[in-house]
Amino acid sequence: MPRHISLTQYLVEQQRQHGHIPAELRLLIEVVARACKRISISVNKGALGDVMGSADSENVQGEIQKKLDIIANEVLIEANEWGGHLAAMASEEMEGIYVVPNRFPQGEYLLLFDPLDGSSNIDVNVSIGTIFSVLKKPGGHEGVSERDFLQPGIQQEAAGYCIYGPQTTLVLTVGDGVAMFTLDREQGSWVLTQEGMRIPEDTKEFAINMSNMRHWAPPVKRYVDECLAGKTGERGKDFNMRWVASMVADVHRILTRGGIFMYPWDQREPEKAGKLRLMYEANPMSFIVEQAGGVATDGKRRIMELAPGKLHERVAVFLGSKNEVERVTGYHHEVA
Ligand SMILES: O=P(O)(O)OC[C@H]1O[C@](O)(COP(=O)(O)O)[C@@H](O)[C@@H]1O
Ligand SMILES: [Mg+2]
Ligand SMILES: [Mg+2]
Repeated sequence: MPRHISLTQYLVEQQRQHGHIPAELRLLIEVVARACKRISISVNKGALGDVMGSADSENVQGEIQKKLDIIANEVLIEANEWGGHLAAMASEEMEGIYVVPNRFPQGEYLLLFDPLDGSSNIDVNVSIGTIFSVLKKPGGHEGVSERDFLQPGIQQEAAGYCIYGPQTTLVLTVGDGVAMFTLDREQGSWVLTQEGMRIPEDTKEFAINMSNMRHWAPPVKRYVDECLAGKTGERGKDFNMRWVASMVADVHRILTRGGIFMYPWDQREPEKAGKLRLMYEANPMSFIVEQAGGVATDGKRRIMELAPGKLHERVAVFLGSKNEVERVTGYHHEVA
């Protein structure tokens, strides 16, 4: 039976028991959670709230922005510049970093986010989410620059995501396991509904966009071919497939019942390492997955150890159930 305590109570408890959550970090997480609550309200309003459809703008990656991409980005910036105890923020929707103006309370943390993940699912009423990652500004100098953000994922102080689905759920790690909170709309509070989440080491379910199959590299093709061969093939068991096309929803399923999620490099844009973004998609999700006993690699290396070269860097992603991620990673090493 989960202990139905609030997010604040949970964080205070963690702070007391383990002493590794400074009060500023706790407040920052609470502000992000509050912003997610506001985004959730906009998501739920749908067509009644003028939040559907595209805006007339493109983001730094050249993608058409949806109205909700912009709304979610603004909500996160506004909430966190006031109460986040931050030095700066970075977002999928902004080319450069956003330095918190000095009329607001200043702090030592850096916040990165994908304000709205799964934008293609907004207008079709399928689960979408917000992903975030917290780093500490390296000491020793005044001011803050983009270079301060370029830290490997192992340096993350906290990471989480919020999924706006049939329930609104916040999943969080501060480096001591993974906890899940469900939004109680009547009370307006986040209630702990699961702690110590664990991803089963084995799985019979994979997630990949199969329409890209002809563009994949041989190790990915080999792995998926073996899954498809089922009982009669090498693996000797039948696999199921799921692909929501919102990373948050696919990762949430894997956290709940196991599975492997793959967004590999492919030949369509060979100069790009992958489609997903290292700093605000892959790193936070890898932190959560590892804290739940899973594994996350780019096909060869642990994602959290990659040294980022730029803010909007892309990366190939294989994450989820340990034995499956290790298998497909092994296939990449065999051809190297
Ligand atoms: O349409 P595709 O290529 O399968 O893309 C799905 C992937 O793209 C993403 O939607 C990218 O996220 P954004 O909506 O934040 O751009 C991932 O969530 C998801 O895994
Ligand atoms: Mg995304
Ligand atoms: Mg996004």
